[in-house]
Amino acid sequence: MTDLVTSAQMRAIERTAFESGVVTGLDLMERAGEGVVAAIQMRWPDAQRVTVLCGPGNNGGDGFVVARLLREAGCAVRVLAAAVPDRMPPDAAENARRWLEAGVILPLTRKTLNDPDWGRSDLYVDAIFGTGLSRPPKGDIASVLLRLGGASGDGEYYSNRLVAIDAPSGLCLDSGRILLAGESVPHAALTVTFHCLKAGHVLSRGPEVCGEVVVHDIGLEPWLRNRKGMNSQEFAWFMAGRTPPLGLVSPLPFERMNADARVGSFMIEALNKFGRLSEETHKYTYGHALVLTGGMGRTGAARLAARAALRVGAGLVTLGAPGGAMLECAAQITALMLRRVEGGGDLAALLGDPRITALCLGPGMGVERAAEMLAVVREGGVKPHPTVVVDADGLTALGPVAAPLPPGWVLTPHGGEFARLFPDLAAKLTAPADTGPAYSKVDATREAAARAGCVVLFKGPDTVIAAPDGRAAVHAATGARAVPWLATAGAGDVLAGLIAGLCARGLGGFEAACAAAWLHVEAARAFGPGLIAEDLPEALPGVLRALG
Ligand SMILES: NC(=O)C1=CN([C@@H]2O[C@H](COP(=O)(O)OP(=O)(O)OC[C@H]3O[C@@H](n4cnc5c(N)ncnc54)[C@H](O)[C@@H]3O)[C@@H](O)[C@H]2O)[C@@H](O)CC1
Ligand SMILES: Nc1ncnc2c1ncn2[C@@H]1O[C@H](COP(=O)(O)OP(=O)(O)O)[C@@H](O)[C@H]1O
Ligand SMILES: [K+]
Repeated sequence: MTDLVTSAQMRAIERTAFESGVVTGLDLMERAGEGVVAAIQMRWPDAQRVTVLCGPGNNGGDGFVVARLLREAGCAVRVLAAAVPDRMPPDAAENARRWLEAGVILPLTRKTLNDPDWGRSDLYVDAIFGTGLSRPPKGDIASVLLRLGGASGDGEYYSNRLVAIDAPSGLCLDSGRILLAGESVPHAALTVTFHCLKAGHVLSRGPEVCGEVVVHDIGLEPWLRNRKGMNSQEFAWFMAGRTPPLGLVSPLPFERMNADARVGSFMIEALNKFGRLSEETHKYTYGHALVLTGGMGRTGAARLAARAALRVGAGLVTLGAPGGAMLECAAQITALMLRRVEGGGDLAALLGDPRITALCLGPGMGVERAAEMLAVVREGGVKPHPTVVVDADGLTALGPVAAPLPPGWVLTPHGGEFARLFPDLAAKLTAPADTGPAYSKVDATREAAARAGCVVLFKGPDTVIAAPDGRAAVHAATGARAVPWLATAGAGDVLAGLIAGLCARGLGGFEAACAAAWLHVEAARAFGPGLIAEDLPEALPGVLRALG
């Protein structure tokens, strides 16, 4: 996993760096501006005319650095600013003054943006708001932002040449939600952020409005590691006291695993488990997953989940089917085992076998059957408890969660299921965002996990995984990893099976859910468009082989 910080955590890192005397705010702002200019020059080497839009805070300060450096590089640069230097924070004010030594500042209004005497620019740099956005922009600034977003029908024109510093203004960097009324919000071609990604870059609308995201190193990492002996997440955690770490499930978790990263250690564990397939082991070493099916004609979802559990390396996978569906299952499966699970008593008896280490409950089961089986694992006092992955009909049977569920459960809701399980949290997530930082999918998933006392994986292109102790991770299937073809019937059943399979092998629920989210998307990427859910388990061996 790689680090993902909130705006407050980023501020805490910067503040501590300043206070320790290792760097000044002006140094950091200069480095930030240099990073933006380098990224611009690499992508638009021929840009001649540039408009820089500066807000009232330090994001605006970065804009003044960019304006000065581009002017020094020979560009014709025009600066529109929301505040006079005296009303800006000290570092931003200093950079505004440096700009004024050989330039002018025009008011940041739609009229000056569209001034026919200047005409069009090759590039527009959005330095209006970054991590400090605290409320929806109003007045002139809102009007400019809506124009950049295409309120006059020219959204594509701007989005092809808009470079955002830290974020397109209006994007809440904690939630990925838009704090700007109206549909026309700025969409950048390129966003340059500093030190590490912020949660808002990968959540909700962040990926859509940021375009390509470049993380520019402003020199804080060596200081954090050498002086503090921590990575950003650990440091932010340490500073904030109670805020547990947030990780981004890395696109290359095994290659980029980081021995010091507490949140990354599960990937090492997972690798070891895959690597330890040796002659001395036998099938029970890798656990036994039980997947419950629905009745006749409704066993496909569970069979998909079971195949995924087997492919991801569970030693044994058994389908538990009612008598009427046994023949259907038997005709379709080979490597899977089959047991009759007619009612709750059959399940209780099966779970008496301590070698069953994971149970997948929900896909295709029907709500009534799922409710009966849930009652067995919920109240039956089954010992030792297998990890229970509850999906689909299992989640519907669960209904609103008001009190903690037994430990060791993993809930895997999509948006609709999440709203049924946690209606108040879903309402907060969909209510208009009128202050920053806005309530985020990470906040909602963390609250859900704390309330349910178990791991919650909240699906979507931005999948969020949270544990009851507050650990959370985002898995982003966006940007270069976008797999819109994964939104296909049955894909969720495969994900539930992957989690059950990894849990059967001994991974903890949080680690299994993170790893499964990654493997699921890698399998979809490996297969490509045209994918149907059946293809996912079959694409897994290639993905696992590539991990070494
Ligand atoms: N010295 C530093 O702390 C560094 C800061 N950096 C830049 O500084 C940015 C953060 O700076 P700030 O904390 O000053 O925050 P911003 O520059 O993002 O904006 C905050 C300012 O805008 C005002 N504001 C917020 N929402 C508003 C709204 N809707 N309408 C009108 N005004 C609004 C706030 O009151 C505040 O004055 C980062 O995004 C990054 O670009 C980088 O230069 C790295 C170094
Ligand atoms: N646009 C998307 N990009 C990437 N993954 C997606 C996208 N839409 C859905 N998914 C993933 O596809 C799966 C769909 O699961 P679910 O909604 O339960 O569907 P089903 O019940 O049909 O299997 C989830 O893992 C979800 O995260
Ligand atoms: K910005």
